[in-house]
Amino acid sequence: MQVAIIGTGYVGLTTGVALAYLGHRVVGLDVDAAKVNRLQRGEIPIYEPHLAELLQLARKNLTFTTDYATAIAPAQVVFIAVGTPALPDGNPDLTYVRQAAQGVGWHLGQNFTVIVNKSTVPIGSGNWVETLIDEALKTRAHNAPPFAVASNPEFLREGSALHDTLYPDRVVLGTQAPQALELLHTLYQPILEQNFTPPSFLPRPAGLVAVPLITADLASAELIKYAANAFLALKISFINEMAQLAERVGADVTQIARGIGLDQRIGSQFLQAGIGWGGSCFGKDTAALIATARDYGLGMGIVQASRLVNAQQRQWVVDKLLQTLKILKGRRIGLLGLAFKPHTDDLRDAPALEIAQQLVERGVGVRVHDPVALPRAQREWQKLEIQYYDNVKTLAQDCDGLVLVTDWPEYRDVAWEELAPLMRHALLVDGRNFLDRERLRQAGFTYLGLGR
Ligand SMILES: NC(=O)C1=CN([C@@H]2O[C@H](COP(=O)(O)OP(=O)(O)OC[C@H]3O[C@@H](n4cnc5c(N)ncnc54)[C@H](O)[C@@H]3O)[C@@H](O)[C@H]2O)C=CC1
Ligand SMILES: O=C(O)[C@H]1O[C@H](OP(=O)(O)OP(=O)(O)OC[C@H]2O[C@@H](n3ccc(=O)[nH]c3=O)[C@H](O)[C@@H]2O)[C@H](O)[C@@H](O)[C@@H]1O
Repeated sequence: MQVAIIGTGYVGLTTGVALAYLGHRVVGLDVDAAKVNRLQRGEIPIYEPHLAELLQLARKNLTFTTDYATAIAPAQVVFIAVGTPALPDGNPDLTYVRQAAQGVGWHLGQNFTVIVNKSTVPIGSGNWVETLIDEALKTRAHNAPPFAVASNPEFLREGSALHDTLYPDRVVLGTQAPQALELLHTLYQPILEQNFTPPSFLPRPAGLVAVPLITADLASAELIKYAANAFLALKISFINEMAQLAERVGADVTQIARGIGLDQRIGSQFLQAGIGWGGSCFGKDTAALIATARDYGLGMGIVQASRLVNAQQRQWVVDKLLQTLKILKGRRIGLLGLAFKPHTDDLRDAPALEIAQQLVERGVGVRVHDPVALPRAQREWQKLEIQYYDNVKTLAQDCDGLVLVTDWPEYRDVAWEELAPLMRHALLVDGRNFLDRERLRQAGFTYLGLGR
């Protein structure tokens, strides 16, 4: 099938590369000319495992452009995958979705096209997207072509984006137009039926034979996305609240997580207590859900509480440093990990930034390390007075403490025994309860977890 994807960010690029690998002809469309130039040269502008390799395999089916006419006119399916960042009042900024919808309306071809909203947008957005396309079509000279708008929320996680796209837990399609449903069913058939040959570097999970398809009305599909993110966010906040109590009563939250997670009704994922969630979506989407509910007179107390707990977790790390070192001014602290989670260089709402800002404000000399996100941090955090290190050992020299902020697997392999003697205070705050506590203690560290 002929597919256009508007927006070549984390979601658009991953979707485009995956669909091209599955045999569809895909055009990636973006207003960022520099990004499109790099993609045309086969370069990936973000760090996402296996994306470059899959792009190479899919290249014959994949082109990139900044030109709406080239991408939209021949497409049978058009995805809108542009950003929807949060506004100060919690509502998402829908400017880019509006621009994309208008661009679609001005350039639709004459055959039936389904426009699929993959951006995370408030409930009811499918309807105004349809109106915008209709209005743009009216400005054109010839007869308006037939089209339908559908919602297809995205559930991929950064760091495992391609895995999540090729092997999703479910596909959700929100539309009541049979022709749209038929086209999208054909588009997703290889994923739904799992009948494609997996790339060698992304093997199919054992036992996966088919992916469930959920068909829903537009509003339900849009709400499914927000409900999923809010639930995941509150699962993390729940275990973080337990961590706060566990610490006070002398219990270990990692044991609590295991003890409740093996109950299949609860499930063991998203129960890793620590400095809480960051990233471009949980904060933005919980705020948007609350803003939408406010319009309907609902308070969303549970979602509100999960945001409150999350904010406290970042502060907890700074409090621990203060309690142990007594004075923070003039200290030297090293942060291990800057990205909001491992296997990405994404710094949007990264807890590391807030922790670094707080420490700098208190007169701490802050040193930072990250396996992949350093160059991006140097570009994006220019105003912050911190020192960047590409070597953990050099960073630790003469430090008063280290904070593990991102649970990159390589931090498990650090030669901690060699680091402790180099530091002024061999103190480690494990913000993800991730490292081997006994090993750190044997290496001479004062190890502090969160809630254990
Ligand atoms: N990042 C993630 O892990 C996930 C994101 N989402 C949602 O997907 C949407 C996109 O998110 P990301 O991919 O992270 O955003 P992003 O910021 O990485 O990429 C958005 C892209 O859209 C382009 N763009 C903006 N306006 C445009 C226009 N009028 N025409 C063409 N291109 C335009 C930008 O230049 C940028 O390259 C958001 O609504 C987000 O909430 C959903 C699931 C996962
Ligand atoms: O809408 C989105 O953008 C996406 O948001 C999340 O994906 P993502 O933010 O990429 O990453 P997650 O793996 O969910 O992690 C989010 C944050 O929660 C933190 N986290 C995660 C799990 C956990 O147990 N504890 C915990 O603190 C991570 O460190 C990270 O900061 C969802 O998991 C995706 O399903 C969704 O598509």
